[in-house]
Amino acid sequence: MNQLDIFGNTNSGTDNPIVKPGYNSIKNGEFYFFPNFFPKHESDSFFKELKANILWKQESMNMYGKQVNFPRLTAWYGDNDKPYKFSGITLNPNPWTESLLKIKEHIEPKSNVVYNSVLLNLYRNGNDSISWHTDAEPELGRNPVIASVNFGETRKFQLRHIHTKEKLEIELNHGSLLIMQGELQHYWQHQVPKTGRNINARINLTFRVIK
Ligand SMILES: O=C(O)CCC(=O)C(=O)O
Ligand SMILES: [Fe+2]
Repeated sequence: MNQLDIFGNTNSGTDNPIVKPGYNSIKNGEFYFFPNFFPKHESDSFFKELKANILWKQESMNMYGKQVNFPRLTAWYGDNDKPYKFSGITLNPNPWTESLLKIKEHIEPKSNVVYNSVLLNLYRNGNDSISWHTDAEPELGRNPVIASVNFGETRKFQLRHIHTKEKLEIELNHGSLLIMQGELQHYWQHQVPKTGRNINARINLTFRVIK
């Protein structure tokens, strides 16, 4: 279906090869997708706990001389010696919480990586979003492994190849885990588009290794 949402975004051209649970190899990248990684009762309690206790912040960026709010709330946690720069702002991490460490320890064996930081996004409703970008900041190094954990409302996660413009879409549901690796961040942008649907909040956590 080619459907325009109220912001004029279209799904047309979403050339959606089947995203199967487990390992997926695509042109210039690879990822693992586990739709039901956390059981429902655990996901429910993580969602509640994180929404209430994470130090959510409204960050903004300077665009053509004006401060513009990001269309979502964000928070940064991790080892204390790893500041992180993105979109012109520098984030100093808050110390790990018990829940974040629990999630981190749960996902690490799946990724074979020890993460030292996590960026959290709170999408309060369908009007919150993140637009096309890569997670290829210099401090992430070459071929970063990034683990994305999702609680709350299901949102569409779209990938777009920077050269061929091929698109791929993954529905990131409550309790799902997506591990992106290989060259993916160097060849594919991603976004979570706005939606006109009347939906609840979603929390996304991306665990990263800052060099
Ligand atoms: O919310 C998501 O699924 C993606 C978040 C993201 O791309 C980011 O924080 O860099
Ligand atoms: Fe990202």
